[in-house]
Amino acid sequence: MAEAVETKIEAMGAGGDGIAPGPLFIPWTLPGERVRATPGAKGRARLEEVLAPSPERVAPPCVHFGPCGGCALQHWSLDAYAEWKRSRLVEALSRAGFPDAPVAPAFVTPRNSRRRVDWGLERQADGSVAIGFHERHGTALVPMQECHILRPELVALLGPLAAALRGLEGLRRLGTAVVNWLDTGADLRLDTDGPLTEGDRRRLAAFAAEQGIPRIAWRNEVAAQRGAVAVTLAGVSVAPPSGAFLQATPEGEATIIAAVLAALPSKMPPRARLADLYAGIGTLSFPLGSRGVVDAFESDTPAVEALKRAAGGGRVRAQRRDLVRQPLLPLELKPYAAVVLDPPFNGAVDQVAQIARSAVRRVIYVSCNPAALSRDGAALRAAGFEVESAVPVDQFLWSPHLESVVAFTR
Ligand SMILES: C[S@@+](CC[C@H](N)C(=O)[O-])C[C@H]1O[C@@H](n2cnc3c(N)ncnc32)[C@H](O)[C@@H]1O
Repeated sequence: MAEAVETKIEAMGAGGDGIAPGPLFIPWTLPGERVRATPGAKGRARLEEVLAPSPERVAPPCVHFGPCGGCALQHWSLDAYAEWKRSRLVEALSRAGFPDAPVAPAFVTPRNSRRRVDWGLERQADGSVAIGFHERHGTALVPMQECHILRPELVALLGPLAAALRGLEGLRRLGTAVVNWLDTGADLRLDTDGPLTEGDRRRLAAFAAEQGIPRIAWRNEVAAQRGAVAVTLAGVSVAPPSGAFLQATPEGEATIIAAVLAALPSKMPPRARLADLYAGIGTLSFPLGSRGVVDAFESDTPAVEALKRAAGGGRVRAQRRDLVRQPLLPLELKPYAAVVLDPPFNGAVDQVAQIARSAVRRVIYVSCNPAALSRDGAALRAAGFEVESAVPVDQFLWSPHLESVVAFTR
């Protein structure tokens, strides 16, 4: 093990660790701080002591801050943190060739607003089940007792869920629990390292009844169902598949929708055609339906089916399509007044290549990864697009993640 060194943090890294010369990545530090740290593997260092704290340092509110991988930046004042999030979008667009892009202030999601959680489950030596997030740069589970980012209803579920899982034979050692908080309450999807027994199904049904949970799924099967599930998207009630992608917070979702709608052409005939690519269950398709006729494309069959059922033959039409294998081609893109795309983490390299070759003049890109946005933005830049507006959306409070809505026009 190397000796501890004294060093100065020069910048905040994209992963939420302070960067000292070397480079050394040191967690729980802030730009400008003098610290003592012990260098380890892969350029990471263990923080030993903050010698000269930044004036922007604040007391983290959560007892788990540090070991828990859910948050990296609770120790930073919210204003400085929000400015750093904004600067990440400025840098991403600058790398794409737009150094002067008009980037709005970051929207920061409030505490206790996250409605979707993906917990790890781990059976302990005494048979109890620990529930929590994994540590930041490792695999160990940090059992959760409190959480300042999740909705209180999700935190309140921890104790009862742990008690119910204790008797679950299908959970031998490890599993996961994804919970979406819907209009109808918790929607729980379990995955475990063993199969469910008949007794497990009875236990889950009893837990659903006791907690008023309408549906519990195990992998892709419904394990217990007591009633309908529903979430309202732009006034439309959708019955999502279990574990469906939802924007992480209602406030973040509202900000993304407002930015997408604001980026549409100001004058559009009411039957203008709009494309919503990577549509999920229609979070953006239904709001877009108020401005035009929407073709929604998505590869996940249960999500497409849910979207189709909710759309009911109105102004939103959904199609299953894998946009990596089969991106929309220039001829197919031709009718659209605007193309909205909200791809997964890796971005949309193949689809953007087709957009670049098409006659499309307006692209509204919703991104959850500044690096992918940078790469895809550079392809749009090469095809003559400029950035008309850019809104950073911090849906994952105190994490290094950043979402954004960027309008490209040519
Ligand atoms: C970031 S989510 C956005 C969903 C939706 N726009 C929303 O706001 O809720 C990305 C979506 O892309 C879908 N997806 C992933 N790979 C895809 C592919 N190759 N082709 C089409 N859709 C894909 C996922 O299933 C997911 O629904």
